[in-house]
Amino acid sequence: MATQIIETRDLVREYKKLRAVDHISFTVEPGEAVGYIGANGAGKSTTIKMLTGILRPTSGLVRTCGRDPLRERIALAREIGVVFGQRSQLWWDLPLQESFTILGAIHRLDPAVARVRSGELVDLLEMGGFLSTPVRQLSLGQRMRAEIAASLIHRPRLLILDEPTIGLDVLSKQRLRDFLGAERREHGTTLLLTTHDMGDIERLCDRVLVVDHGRLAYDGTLSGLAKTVGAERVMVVDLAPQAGHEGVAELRDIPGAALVGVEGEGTRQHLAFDPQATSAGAVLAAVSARADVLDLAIEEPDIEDVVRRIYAASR
Ligand SMILES: Nc1ncnc2c1ncn2[C@@H]1O[C@H](COP(=O)(O)OP(=O)(O)OP(=O)(O)O)[C@@H](O)[C@H]1O
Repeated sequence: MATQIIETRDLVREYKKLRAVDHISFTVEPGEAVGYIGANGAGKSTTIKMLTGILRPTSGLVRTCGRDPLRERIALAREIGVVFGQRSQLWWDLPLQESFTILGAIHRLDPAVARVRSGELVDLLEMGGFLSTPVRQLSLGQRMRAEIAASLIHRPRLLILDEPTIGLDVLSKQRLRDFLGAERREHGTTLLLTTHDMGDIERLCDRVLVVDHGRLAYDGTLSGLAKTVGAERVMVVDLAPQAGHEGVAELRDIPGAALVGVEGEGTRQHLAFDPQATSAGAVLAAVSARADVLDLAIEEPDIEDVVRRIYAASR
């Protein structure tokens, strides 16, 4: 239907003998925020390139904003914004502000309208301090904000982001996620993003698509995904050596937790547990009864691991 922002049906792309995208079918409705995830080489970039008209599908159907991305690439460019972490859309040697002005002209925006919009983005993304800095001198975090602003100048209906928070510090990540969430709420912008960071998905997306070896392995909510694979957390505990011993005995029989790693004669141990079945508090209590806990950290499920499990389950 024309109201869908993205539609793919039996989409296939082959590179010589390799089928990088293998009969992928999904739709995205206006205003949705969708995480498109999968291990390295799963086929994410290839899909995005077909959605944006950079690559020709081998077979199948793809529609973005109701358009054929290859045939209507220019018209489509006015309706979508795309941020590829590795590739810049800014003019490297010019002060940042000039990139915004040029992009406004490329999108044939009225100069006054473009000025208002770029001013708004400069405020929201706190870019005032480096507008006159040449792009190549910007820090990674500054440049990522600038790339996102550049992709939103023309108020696209769909924003496609490839690894938007990669390499950013915690605070920059949080700011960017807040901004993208607000952009979606206030303007109804549809988001499609690839990421290896579970936090991006948790904070931004209400739906996740998992691709593995070119096939769609899961389409649903993040909590559903974690349930499907029983995603584990890992508690890492640092323990005081026991009196009269070099180290600490291995914690092999903690209820609801499995010992998955031991370092330094047992002074650091890794315990995996399913948060649906056991609480972190219960695991800690059982560990504390056995040893003196000096420090602890809880590791979130690793997206690559979740994806590997999904694939194993789908075979
Ligand atoms: N131009 C190309 N020629 C040949 N093979 C390619 C080409 N581009 C990608 N591939 C292969 O297609 C498969 C899918 O690649 P793709 O870049 O879509 O994966 P991805 O999920 O985006 O991975 P990453 O997270 O590493 O970016 C991989 O096996 C890759 O090696």
